[in-house]
Amino acid sequence: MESLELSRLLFLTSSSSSSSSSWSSLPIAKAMMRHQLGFRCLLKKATATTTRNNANANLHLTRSFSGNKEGGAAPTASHGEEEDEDEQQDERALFLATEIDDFGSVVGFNLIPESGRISEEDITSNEIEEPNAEDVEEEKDQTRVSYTIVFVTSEAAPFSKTGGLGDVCGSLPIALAARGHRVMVVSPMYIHGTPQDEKFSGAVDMDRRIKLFCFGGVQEVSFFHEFREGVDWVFVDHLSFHRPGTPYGDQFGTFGDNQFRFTLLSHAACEAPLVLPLGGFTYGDKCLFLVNDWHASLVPILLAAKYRPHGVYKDARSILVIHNIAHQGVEPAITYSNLGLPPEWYGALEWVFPNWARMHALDTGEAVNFLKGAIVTADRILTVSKGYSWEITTSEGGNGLHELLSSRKSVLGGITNGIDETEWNPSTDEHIACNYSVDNLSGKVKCKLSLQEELGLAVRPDVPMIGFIGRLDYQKGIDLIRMAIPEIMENDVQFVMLGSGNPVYEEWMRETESAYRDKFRGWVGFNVPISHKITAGCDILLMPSTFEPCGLNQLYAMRYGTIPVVHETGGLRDTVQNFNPYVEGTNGEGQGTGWTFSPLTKESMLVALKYALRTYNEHKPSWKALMKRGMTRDFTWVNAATQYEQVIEWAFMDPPYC
Ligand SMILES: Nc1ncnc2c1ncn2[C@@H]1O[C@H](COP(=O)(O)OP(=O)(O)O[C@H]2O[C@H](CO)[C@@H](O)[C@H](O)[C@H]2O)[C@@H](O)[C@H]1O
Repeated sequence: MESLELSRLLFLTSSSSSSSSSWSSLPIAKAMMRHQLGFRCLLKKATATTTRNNANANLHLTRSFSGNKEGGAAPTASHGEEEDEDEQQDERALFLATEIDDFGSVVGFNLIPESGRISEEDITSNEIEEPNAEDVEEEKDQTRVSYTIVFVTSEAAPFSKTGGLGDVCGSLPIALAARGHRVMVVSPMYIHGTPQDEKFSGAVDMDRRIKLFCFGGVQEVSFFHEFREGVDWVFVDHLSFHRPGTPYGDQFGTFGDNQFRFTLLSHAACEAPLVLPLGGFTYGDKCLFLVNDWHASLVPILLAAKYRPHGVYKDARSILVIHNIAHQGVEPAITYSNLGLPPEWYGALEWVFPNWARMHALDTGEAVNFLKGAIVTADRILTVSKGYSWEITTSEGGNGLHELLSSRKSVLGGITNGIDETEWNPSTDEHIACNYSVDNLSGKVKCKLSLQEELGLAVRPDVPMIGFIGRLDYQKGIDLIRMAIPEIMENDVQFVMLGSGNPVYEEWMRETESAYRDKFRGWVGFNVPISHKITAGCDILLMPSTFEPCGLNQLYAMRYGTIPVVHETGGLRDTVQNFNPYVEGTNGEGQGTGWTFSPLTKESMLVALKYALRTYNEHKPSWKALMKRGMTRDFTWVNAATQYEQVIEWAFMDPPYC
């Protein structure tokens, strides 16, 4: 374990120069540090009504941190006593203003208003504030703390992508790097034997082979590296990542050794910051691991069980980001011994299925659950929208993990994904027939005509065109579309679906195309250029997802002036505002960016579609206003990155969770 030894030295060096661990246990000191580090977001904005109490508290903070050097002139003898009294009061105020979780850790801090009353808003400081654009701009001018961040993910676009996880892990790291952080993304180097492999051609072999101890033997992995857009993209190379198919499976189904492959990824990701001299220097062990979904979920457990007992990664923190709780990485309990974890940590991953979920009378239901392991060990937990972060604490949305997640509510939050506005921009998009923008929408209809032509449908600018893009999976609500298709086809519409996944749904798409040759097209496959063409060419994007942690296609659609019709769930509810034509003062243009429906039934979906079609056909000005409102919504990653920074700051305020 040479890397462990090496990093121990690194740790000793870094810890000797930092005293944070010794004082970070003091609540007030931590609250002050948060202030010192520029945690403006946690402090109420000073207003004209700022009280003397607040002013004193601020003064107090400045003095305590900066000593007498700057901005902290020593109190003069003339009002020394009065100041002392004030300071005591301020200190009490700070104690009261400090929000402490069940474990005694500071999770929030707010200056108390003059009245001494703490409002409801004040005490829910775990809520991540959505910054407004002005604040983000203003903050650029201020000095920010920069972090060392290591993303661990099974996919990162453009190198690998099967869905939204790839999009997020391809964009968020760049947004964080642009804000001054040192960012590395660790993901597998998938070689499928297709032209897609070219995507890794810019990555160079770092000539660093390391040995990992798991699955009853020694596994050797190597690392490839590419520095692009301010981010260190690190690819873990191992033979098990070289095979035809997708990152997770092929035409025969999911790969049987995924637990092995992603265990390797997690082990390798823990070593990467210690052993890879990227740009001449290793990342070191004071970093923030941002682990995505179950594939990377071993990382927080490895930090606690394998590294910290040896003094490594004592100053590291981890944040689990749940993109989809339906996939948890559950395998038979017997596989625990393969994971390279000490036996005494079994409890962290232990998972027992309820009786009804067991296969037969002798089935004890015992399993290991990777995602559960991260939920009980990560320092913070995030999901990709606020709505979904609440849903997963309910028995309906938690897929069996709701109680555990509820028990960690104080560190659970949601940050809505952004979109890559370089890739998804109708005014520059190279995949679409004609570029357009909110100021000149004329190109959109040309995109529609070109799409109709390409699909062999009647070329008609007036007919409303409905689109669907997504994995063909239960999650995406394909069953609802299947049930509703005869009724939808009774309208004068065209409908195009792009997706791949469940062969049953793929077959249904082919059959539906044969049945409605003049109106319906089902494109089976994964094709990014076509997804852009559909997003630009359609008028309506249908997303009847049964659940949706965030959803990206509705965001892309709005950016392209395509109106989303969505099931009111998770991130869809958070991002699509239901159209209301009756709002006063809007000149009949109404308010909202699409249609949301609930409950999840064929009938309510058809009602929402009916409203959308009627508005398209009969109320052109309202439709245009809907398009423009969607196109001007701010879905940039800057907003999300700012909120991630806030959570990272919080993670470092507390000692490691375990
Ligand atoms: N056949 C196809 N051809 C081309 N492109 C295709 C495609 N099928 C899907 N895509 C693309 O894959 C991405 C899918 O992203 P989503 O967020 O909608 O779903 P997904 O369920 O994969 O992600 C999970 O993670 C993301 C990220 O956090 C969450 O937004 C989401 O709710 C959660 O379920 C989009 O970029 C889409 O265009």
